Amino acid sequence: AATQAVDTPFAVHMIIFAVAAALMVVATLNREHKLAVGSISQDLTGYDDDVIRWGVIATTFWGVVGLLAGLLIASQLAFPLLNLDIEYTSFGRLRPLHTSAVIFAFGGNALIATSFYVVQRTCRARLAFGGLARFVFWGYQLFIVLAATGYVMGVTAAREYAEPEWHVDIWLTIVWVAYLAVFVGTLVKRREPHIYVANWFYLSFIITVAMLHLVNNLAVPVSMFGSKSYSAFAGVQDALTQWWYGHNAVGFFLTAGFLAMMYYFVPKQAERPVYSYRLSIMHFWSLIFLYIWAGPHHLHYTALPDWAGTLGMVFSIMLWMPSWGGMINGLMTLNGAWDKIRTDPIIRMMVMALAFYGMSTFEGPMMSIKSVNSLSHYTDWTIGHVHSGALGWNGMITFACMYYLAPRLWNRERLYSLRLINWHFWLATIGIVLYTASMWVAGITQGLMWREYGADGYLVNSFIETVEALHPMYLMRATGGLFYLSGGLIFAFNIAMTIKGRIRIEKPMTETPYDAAADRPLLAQPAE
Ligand code: HEM
Ligand code: HEM
Ligand SMILES: [Cu+2]
Repeated sequence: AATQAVDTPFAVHMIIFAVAAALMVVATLNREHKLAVGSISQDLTGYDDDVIRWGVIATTFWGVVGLLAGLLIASQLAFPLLNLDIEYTSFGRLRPLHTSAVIFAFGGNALIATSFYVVQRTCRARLAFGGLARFVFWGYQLFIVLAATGYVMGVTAAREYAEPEWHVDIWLTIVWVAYLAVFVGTLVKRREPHIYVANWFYLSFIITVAMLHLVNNLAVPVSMFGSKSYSAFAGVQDALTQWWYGHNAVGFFLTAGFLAMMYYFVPKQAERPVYSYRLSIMHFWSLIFLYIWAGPHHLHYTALPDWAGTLGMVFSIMLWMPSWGGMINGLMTLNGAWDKIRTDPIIRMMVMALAFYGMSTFEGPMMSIKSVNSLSHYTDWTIGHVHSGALGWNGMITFACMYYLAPRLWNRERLYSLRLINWHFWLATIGIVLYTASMWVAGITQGLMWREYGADGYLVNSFIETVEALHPMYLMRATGGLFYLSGGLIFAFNIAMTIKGRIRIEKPMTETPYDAAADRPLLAQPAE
């Protein structure tokens, strides 16, 4: 295919495919050999955790890459000079690199790794189709590399969060079907009769993403040996398909999958059962039923029929209930263990994640109301909303789960350092506050300036004046990104040291004795 290619990016991609295939042959032969001579030792746990260990490393690695890309594009918006006047480093190409790196590479690897961990533990079964699970992991990394190199070379299907072209989409479809097979296969051979609710969320995430991916990417390639294709839909139908996809990518990739993480890891870390199992089931069915209808809220005030926008708005507002039901279920799991927020930095991170989940799912329904959206749409308010969900909810819960997994997967006594988690927590929190606060101000400034009319009936501000007004806010956002990235680097260091088996000598964070008397000095000490 590389020799027949009609464009260079397609040729590059086919060469990457060929190299990956060659590596896979070598790795497979190597593994067969090791299996034959018996030099591969079984996990002591009886579970198949290789892929999960790789997943933790991949999540950490892509997390740092994605945050770096975020900081870079944030800096480009503040200082356009940083585009360097080179096509490969321009904002337009690096933006999808950022969004895909954080959502699909960082978030996706976290979802795959945790789902394989959780499904084995809750089903008391070894992962089904071990070889296929390894294919899922490496195939998914290949997808990421193909997507990223494609963006930089200017290949795009021009669909947000689904920018890869048709040949990369087909590859992802194959990987995803394998993922479904491993997950469902493990469920089928479970030795535990009940299917724990986290698995329901994971399963809905895998199935719905498959459906979204297939429909949204229906396209006709211009040539079998070229990267360009045209969407099967046209006009407003195309737009609605895109946002049916985009919205439910948020709903099922960034929400349902991460809720699955919450339902397993929060109770585990808190050493408490889920607050209400009944609520978790109501939460599940109402969330998946409502989410799928809300996509049109991305297309208010466009060529979309008004009734469709109203439908999206109504379902968005209803969505507030299951969202907060889920948040409450997670938070209340700490009932009777609230002191852990003070003593356990992992719990503190989880609580922060849930708080931001609650905030972004309050803000979202509000923004879906047409009159609010007429101010917020197209502005940085949307960007602020995105990152309160992404940094606060997805980021924080992922970090917490990785901190939970690392010592267990590498059989370490504990993490390298709990105090560093505390540093990570505060750096990330300050980063989020700077990010979201600056974007609220930027977004509302923008929205108000755009709609300001003078007495003469003309717009008061030219577009460039609204851009100039945002410069201080863009600086603040980039500073927030720097904070968040610094936390991310500390996270990567902590995980790396844990894998190496190091333990930092430090004052303990857990087991802090609770000194009730110290909390009530006036009662404890007799008056003089
Ligand atoms: C260091 C931290 C981060 C920084 C500085 C950052 C910065 C940015 C910037 C500058 C944009 C483009 C905004 C625009 O076009 O006006 C953006 C978009 C985006 N980022 Fe981030 N980001 C960070 C982390 C993350 C994370 C962790 C996620 C997801 C888990 C994420 C998800 C997104 C998404 C989905 C968009 C597209 C938003 C839209 O189109 O409405 N970002 N980011
Ligand atoms: C009840 C839950 C939610 C509702 C109803 C909701 C609603 C909305 C609305 C109305 C917009 C603005 C559309 C526009 O004006 O263009 C939006 C944008 C967005 N939201 Fe949410 N949101 C919710 C939760 C979340 C969460 C938890 C996340 C992330 C983890 C998230 C990620 C995004 C992204 C990435 C966009 C930007 C899409 C784009 O234009 O590129 N949302 N959401
Ligand atoms: Cu949406």
